[in-house]
Amino acid sequence: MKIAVMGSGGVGGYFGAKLAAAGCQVTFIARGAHLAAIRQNGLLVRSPLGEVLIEQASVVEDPREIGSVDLVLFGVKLWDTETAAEAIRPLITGDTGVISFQNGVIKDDILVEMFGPQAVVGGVCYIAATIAEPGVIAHTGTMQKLVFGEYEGRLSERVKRFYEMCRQAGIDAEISDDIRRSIWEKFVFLVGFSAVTATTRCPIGIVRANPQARHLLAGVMQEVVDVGRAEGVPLAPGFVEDRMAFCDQLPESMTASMHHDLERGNRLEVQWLSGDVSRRGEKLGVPAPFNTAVYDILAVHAQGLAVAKS
Ligand SMILES: NC(=O)C1=CN([C@@H]2O[C@H](COP(=O)(O)OP(=O)(O)OC[C@H]3O[C@@H](n4cnc5c(N)ncnc54)[C@H](OP(=O)(O)O)[C@@H]3O)[C@@H](O)[C@H]2O)C=CC1
Ligand SMILES: CC(C)(CO)C(=O)C(=O)O
Repeated sequence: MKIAVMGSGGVGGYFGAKLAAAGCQVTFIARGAHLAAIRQNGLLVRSPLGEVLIEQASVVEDPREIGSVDLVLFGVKLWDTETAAEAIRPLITGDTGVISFQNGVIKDDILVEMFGPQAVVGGVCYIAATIAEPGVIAHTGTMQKLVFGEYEGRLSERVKRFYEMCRQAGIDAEISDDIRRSIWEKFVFLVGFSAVTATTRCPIGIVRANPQARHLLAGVMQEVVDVGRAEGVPLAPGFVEDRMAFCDQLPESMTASMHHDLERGNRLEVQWLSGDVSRRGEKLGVPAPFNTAVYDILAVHAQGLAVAKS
């Protein structure tokens, strides 16, 4: 199976390296200092599960050098979605599948619009990983899970083959027969988790121990559930309580990637997280005041420190 990884950062770099180490034919697409470092030293993953070094990793800046592939793993930040998707167009022919492991629920709408529904396989991931320095991915904790599946629920050959490869690579993988619901399930947790850790600038341990912050977390997640259900996503009864219990067993020091981005002065994905919930709620007549407030609070930081200070 020929795989291209568009966006070789925390997500793409980690999972791409695991697959490459297991013998899959993986080509990374990268840019800037990260590209130069991978070219020079290979791609290194530091993880509590063991270090992985892909020496002489196959890496390109221009996807046209790759030719057509069986699968594109798509892992750029949400603000780069359209330009990165345009860049992978030459890789997509016939039965090529594109799986985005980005956060948010809008990503696949964009990819379907660009490549058609037959190209897009739904996906969602659970991991905490980041580019620690050019050429180096740092994985925190041991969670590293991919969930994916065809939108119509069919068990396709490409999904089966990718699942087998993930298993060989030691990736915790699951095929979903309702990938839209799986994506929304993560969205409920992630929007809540990123909203509270970013607005309070505190890790989950402090948030969940404080009654007011806890109330905020549950309120944000409840609104996501309400909006999802109004869109026809069958989120289970008691899903917020279930996610609160999930948050209660996370490592105390864990925070969301959006909190890391805020601390580093990077751009934020809030527009596609709480911002998206707020907009969808308004359209559907579903109140989402917590998410609207989170979106408004973080708005001054959304374009990164350089813009916030100017
Ligand atoms: N990190 C995590 O633990 C998790 C992240 N996610 C989600 O996954 C997505 C990706 O996040 P993450 O992996 O952290 O992001 P990163 O910023 O770590 O990695 C994205 C990489 O893609 C590169 N890139 C963007 N556009 C292009 C392009 N056109 N050509 C080549 N390279 C490109 C970026 O380069 P540059 O730096 O130059 O912009 C960067 O190196 C996000 O939606 C995030 O919310 C989901 C679960 C966990
Ligand atoms: C919560 C987590 C780490 C789970 O994958 C995540 O997706 C993020 O912070 O962006």
